[in-house]
Amino acid sequence: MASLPLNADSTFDDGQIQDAAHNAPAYADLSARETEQALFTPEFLSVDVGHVVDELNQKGYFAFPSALSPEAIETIERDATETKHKLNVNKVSGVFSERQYYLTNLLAISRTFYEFSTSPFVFGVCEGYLGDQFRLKALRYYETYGGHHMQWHTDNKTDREFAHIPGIIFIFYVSDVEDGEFQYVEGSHLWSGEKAYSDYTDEFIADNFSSSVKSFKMPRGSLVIYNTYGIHRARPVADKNFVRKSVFFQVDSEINKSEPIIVNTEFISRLDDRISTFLGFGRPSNYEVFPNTSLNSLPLDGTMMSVMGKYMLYRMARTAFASIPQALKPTLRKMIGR
Ligand SMILES: O=C(O)CCC(=O)C(=O)O
Ligand SMILES: [Fe+2]
Repeated sequence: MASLPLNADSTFDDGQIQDAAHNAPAYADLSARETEQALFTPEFLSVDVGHVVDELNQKGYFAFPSALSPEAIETIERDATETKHKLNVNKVSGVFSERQYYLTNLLAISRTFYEFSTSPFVFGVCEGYLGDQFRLKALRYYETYGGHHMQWHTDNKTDREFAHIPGIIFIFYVSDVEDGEFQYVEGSHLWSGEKAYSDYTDEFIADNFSSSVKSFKMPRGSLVIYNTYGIHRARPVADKNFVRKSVFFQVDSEINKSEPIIVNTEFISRLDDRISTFLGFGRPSNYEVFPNTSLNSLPLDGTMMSVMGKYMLYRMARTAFASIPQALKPTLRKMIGR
């Protein structure tokens, strides 16, 4: 089975995928195997972890179309968006950062995402690529809307600066991605570390590396894994109505630094050393959560105007009701059916 660098006109060879090497990760127990059968498509279940690691070493990325099952993607999307437009609800919710929506605490609300991120497949790839010790650094469900511009960059940095920390990132698509797709400069993980910065201009990439840029237009459920040293971006889309939904998580070999990881303890049915290190139990988690938002980064679009409008009407009606003489309230309540 090959990792598929998907340029605009690439087509998938199903036969190639079916012929995948049968070297799936070793399962600690049957339930882990059953969990993976629910998480992944049959084609993806036969992916060879050693092959993924080879691809990460050689090209800097591994990609597989439709890796997560439709049911797993549907559940994660539902978990991640339930509170999207609810303000002041006492539940885990996300933030808007201008032309993006982020829900960082996905491990607090999505058992399916917990199972994926701690699956034998994910741990097998992390161990094969990073060695014995690796830690989850950051994670997010995010939606990107048209008009957002992400410049070419690498992700081998701390929350503030460039750093030499080996790491990999998993991204899977929660919507079909025909535009605004992930792009990666093949092989750039081999030389970007020589430079002490992590951002690159569009001109630099266009002038020097246009033939090495791989574009990953793939359907919902597709997975990309990449070396954080590689130069990449999400291709910008101008159309304001465009939406791309994805999940991202970063794992690296520095186990004493991370964003704070908030997990629902209900999901942790087994707590061995590897899971404990991966989730950062008892370890410093001092990175600032990305992105940094405030009420001012919440766009006042049609949906938010409607949410705010209903809220204002409700509060004004309550205030008006409170000022009515007590004796009239029962009659009024009857009239409005409350
Ligand atoms: O969403 C993408 O395609 C890329 C995301 C990315 O590079 C990042 O969040 O650092
Ligand atoms: Fe990135």
